Amino acid sequence: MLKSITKEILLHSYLNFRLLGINTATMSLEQAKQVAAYKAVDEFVTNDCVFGVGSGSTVVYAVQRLAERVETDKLKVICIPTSFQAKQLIIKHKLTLGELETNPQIDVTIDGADEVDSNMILIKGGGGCLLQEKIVASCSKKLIVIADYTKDSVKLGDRYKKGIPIEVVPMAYNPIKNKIITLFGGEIKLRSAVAKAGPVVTDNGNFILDWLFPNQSLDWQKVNTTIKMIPGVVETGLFINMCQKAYFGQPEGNVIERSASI
Ligand SMILES: O=C[C@H](O)[C@H](O)[C@H](O)COP(=O)(O)O
Repeated sequence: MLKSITKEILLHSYLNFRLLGINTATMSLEQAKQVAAYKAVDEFVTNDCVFGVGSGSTVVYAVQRLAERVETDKLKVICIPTSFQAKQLIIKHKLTLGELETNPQIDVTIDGADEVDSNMILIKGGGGCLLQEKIVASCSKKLIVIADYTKDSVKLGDRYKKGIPIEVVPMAYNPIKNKIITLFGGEIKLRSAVAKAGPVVTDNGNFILDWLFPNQSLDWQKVNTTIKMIPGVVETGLFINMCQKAYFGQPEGNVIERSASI
């Protein structure tokens, strides 16, 4: 019985891939991102909606799918970006660009994540875009995460080993670093740029600290509030009680869904 259900799921996934033009023989991480992104867009984007566009490599597929749907289904969608990258994607695909000033309420935001734990707590900001992402998510009726299977964790830190990104005002990075270590322990790295000497500078002109937290059983709500109270901290990459649903693309091509119990 179980065998035939599994077989049916695989066949269904295979047929979906063929329809999406995905080669099932070479399912890669990128394709796992793509199936999750396409599914989320197909389920959540409707005509006349205000849509929050997340940041990162998985979101590229969501915008691709959105552009296809806008074209074929003649959908009217206003897109609110969460970063410079997201804005460029919206422009590239000739979608309608909006802003929070004129569209303060967003129907649904689809965004990536660096890790999602079993309580739907997210680590975000691996690409340095956490501040605008959190603002846009906070203005959204729904935040939907799209990710490949490597982001699906039980506890934060199970799979994402780079720590929790924290966006800080540049002049305060060193005292903030010391304060977090005194409060909670662990190790903190000022994120360095790759094609530039010195630190990463965010879309908002700030620095990013990556906090390698000392244990996985911390009270994340408390940690988030405490860190946010340190002067000079702009935002943390901990997204708590914000995400309603996550889609994880699998190596076999199916998509596993997880919903929040809130
Ligand atoms: O700062 C970047 C964002 O939080 C991304 O959404 C997150 O890093 C996931 O990105 P990707 O889809 O590239 O793994």
